[in-house]
Amino acid sequence: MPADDVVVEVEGASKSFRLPSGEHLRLLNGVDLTVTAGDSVAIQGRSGSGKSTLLRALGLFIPFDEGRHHMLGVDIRAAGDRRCSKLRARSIGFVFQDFRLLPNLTAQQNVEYGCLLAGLGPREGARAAREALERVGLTDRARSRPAQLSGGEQQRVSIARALVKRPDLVLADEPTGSLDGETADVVIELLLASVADLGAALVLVTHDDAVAGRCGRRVRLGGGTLHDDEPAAAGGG
Ligand SMILES: Nc1ncnc2c1ncn2[C@@H]1O[C@H](COP(=O)(O)OP(=O)(O)OP(=O)(O)O)[C@@H](O)[C@H]1O
Repeated sequence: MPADDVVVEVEGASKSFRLPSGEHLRLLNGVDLTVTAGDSVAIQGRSGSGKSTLLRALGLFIPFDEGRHHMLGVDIRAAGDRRCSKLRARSIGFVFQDFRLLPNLTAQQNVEYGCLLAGLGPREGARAAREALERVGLTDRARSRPAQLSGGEQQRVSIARALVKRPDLVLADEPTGSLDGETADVVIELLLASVADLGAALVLVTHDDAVAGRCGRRVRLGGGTLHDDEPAAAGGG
């Protein structure tokens, strides 16, 4: 029986793709992952190991082929598309390496758009968006468009957009991948603190050991499965 605060539970999950050659690529093969409220989990692994694919499955964009997948008590593999879309819109926030802000909208409007997707009304959405921008320290840039903001500021807007609906799960794919080291530090601290304030769970993919080291747990995807990351031995060897 899972504990009440389990957000995601994946057991023995697999995912294959058919390549243009007709061959099957079994990318995920027996993935086990339990994430509870308040967890922050960094997923690392070689390029092509399937990290983004795993994140897309956790984000309910693609289904696992086999195994158990529950989110907030919902059996995802048995749930229909509508239920999954609703769960995604209400309960999952996304942060991407390339920010994915709408270029013609201001920072405030981009965050309001996050509210609209989650089903908040316009007034409630506008208020929630103002508060979310304040939490990421961008009240004074609310009327700026993405092109008028630095990379770090754009990522802070995208964090506000992801968190404005108070999701249970935040998924971040290389959230600092487009930022310089100092900006990356500020952004990852903000992301971790914002998710912790909400009591949500964070799963992030990163190539950056420093970013992974700030998360509560590090796992490595290799050979289709997740392994707990071994801390590097002092002095090497
Ligand atoms: N829909 C698809 N059809 C066929 N192959 C796919 C599909 N989606 C992903 N793949 C393949 O799966 C492999 C893993 O991709 P994925 O993006 O998950 O890896 P990754 O670990 O996130 O890599 P990186 O660190 O380079 O971003 C790649 O070889 C990719 O081409």
